[in-house]
Amino acid sequence: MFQLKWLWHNLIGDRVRYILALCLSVVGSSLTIINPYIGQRIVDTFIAGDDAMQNLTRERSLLIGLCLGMIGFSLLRTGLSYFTTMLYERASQNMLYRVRIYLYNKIQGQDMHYYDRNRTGDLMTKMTGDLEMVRHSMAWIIKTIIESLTVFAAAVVYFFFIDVELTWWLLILSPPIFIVAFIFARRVRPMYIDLRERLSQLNTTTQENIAGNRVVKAFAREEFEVRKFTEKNVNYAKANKAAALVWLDYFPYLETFAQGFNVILMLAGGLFVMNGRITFGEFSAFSALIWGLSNPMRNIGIIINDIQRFFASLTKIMEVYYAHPGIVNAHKAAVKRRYQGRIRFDQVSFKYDNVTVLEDISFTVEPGETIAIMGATGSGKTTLINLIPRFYDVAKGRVLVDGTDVRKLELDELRGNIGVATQDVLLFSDTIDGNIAYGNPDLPEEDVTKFAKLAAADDFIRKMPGGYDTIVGERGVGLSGGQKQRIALARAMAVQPPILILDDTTSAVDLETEEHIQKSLRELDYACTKIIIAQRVSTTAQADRILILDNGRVIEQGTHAELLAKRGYYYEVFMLQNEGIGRQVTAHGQE
Ligand SMILES: Nc1ncnc2c1ncn2[C@@H]1O[C@H](COP(=O)(O)OP(=O)(O)OP(=O)(O)O)[C@@H](O)[C@H]1O
Repeated sequence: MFQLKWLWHNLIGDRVRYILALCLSVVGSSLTIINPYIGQRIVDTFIAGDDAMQNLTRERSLLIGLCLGMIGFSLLRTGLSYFTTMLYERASQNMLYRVRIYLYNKIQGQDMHYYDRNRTGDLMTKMTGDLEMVRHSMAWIIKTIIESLTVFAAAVVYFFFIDVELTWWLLILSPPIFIVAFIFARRVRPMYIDLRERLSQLNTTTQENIAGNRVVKAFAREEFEVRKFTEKNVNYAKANKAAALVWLDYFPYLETFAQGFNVILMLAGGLFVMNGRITFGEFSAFSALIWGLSNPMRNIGIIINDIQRFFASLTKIMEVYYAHPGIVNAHKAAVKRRYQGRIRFDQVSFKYDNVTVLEDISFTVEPGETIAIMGATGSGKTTLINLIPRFYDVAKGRVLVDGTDVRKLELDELRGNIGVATQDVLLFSDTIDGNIAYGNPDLPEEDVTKFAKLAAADDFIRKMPGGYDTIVGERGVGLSGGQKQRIALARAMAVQPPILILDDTTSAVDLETEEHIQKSLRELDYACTKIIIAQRVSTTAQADRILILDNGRVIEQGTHAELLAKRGYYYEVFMLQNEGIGRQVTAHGQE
């Protein structure tokens, strides 16, 4: 089976340990027949046999030896069990550790399409609950199965040695038990797949709620969120109960069959003792070992439940394990070249699934030039800039950097040449210093300060209690929108890339601060091509060229003066922002 092959593959490095654990499980479980055997000897020789009384006096040393043997084997089994459990734990923990790192790298290496399709809560479930379920199965469920089967087999073999007919009478119960267990397994499997899905929904809801707690509070939607969560929680609990209740449908049959072992032993075994076919000692051995037949039958439901969970989790993990990103870093560039920064879009079209978002875009940016992109919301500005670092691949046409199609460049080299400040600013829970130096960890402290100054962030950082060592909360909690934008800008500039992409990075800062930032960008002390998405004419005015996007197409292109002269979209925006185009606001606040 493919899943088992996968497990075997990932046990590499611990295979010997795991196989040893399996072997010791078999040995340890086989030893369970020793004590019943010793018990049988004691009963037949010293308690119920014809010469029992004489033997008690004559063979005292044998009795002591047998008793000590019993104690010795019990200790041996306990010691073996301890050692075996350690081996299972170590092998499964090591495997978990390796697979977790592999999956983490795999998730890191996925392209944007993957993140568009996969929910964070679901990925978190895979990285935590599902992995732990698989580990638990390797360390516990497989162990339980092996031990149950071995005890069952050892008991049956031992019983056959004592009396074949009585053993067959007992085994008559096994086929119906297996049939019931098989029907149960088939019924419960889809329920566990569904259960796993509901757990993922519950985690997704929790994660979204925590991440978006400020929005929830701002809209006073706590009750709604609690209801939403309760609904998912109820769904999960219902699915859990439903799966557990299915077991109850089958449990009476299995328990009855399991009890049947004792009844048959009492009836047939008792009869056989009375007619002298088996001895008291042999009967006591049957009694002492009958649990070896009935317990696996009793546990079969729990084992099947756990196996179904195990396969449901394993399948989810394997989805991540075998997910192949469309955009890959084929081989890491040994020497990372510094690009000149020439960018060309050559008849580029782009689609999200089947929806065309960019169409026939062509323009060129020369090294060192600044190009501004403006357009209505949803016109495709962010999508356009996402094609340069190859966050997505074009549907048609080519994006070229320094004359080479980005699909032919080494991804790590390409991205290493681009500094991006995204529209949705995300800062890590780290110091401000650590956040600014994120893309360039070797950045000297004075340079961190230099870039913070260029991004007009130095003043407010110094006023913070810990200055540059202030820890900002998750996603930059504790900073204003404009402050976060300025740190993100400093972080992008600090890479000193030949291509700098700024997606609406100054939208939340005041005009005076923005003027300072514009000046800094113009005076950067390294050669740099800048692509700036902006809505303010004050930002775009100084650009070498401005592109106006509308519905995924470039509808205007030129300098500030050229576009004003055209009297199109740009002119209208300019008038709106500068003149108010003569709109009158009445005393009631209406136009
Ligand atoms: N990951 C995605 N999957 C599917 N559609 C998307 C995705 N991202 C954006 N879109 C769609 O693509 C279109 C362009 O989005 P884009 O973010 O590029 O616009 P934008 O001009 O940057 O907008 P804004 O100024 O509001 O940031 C929009 O219609 C949007 O709904």
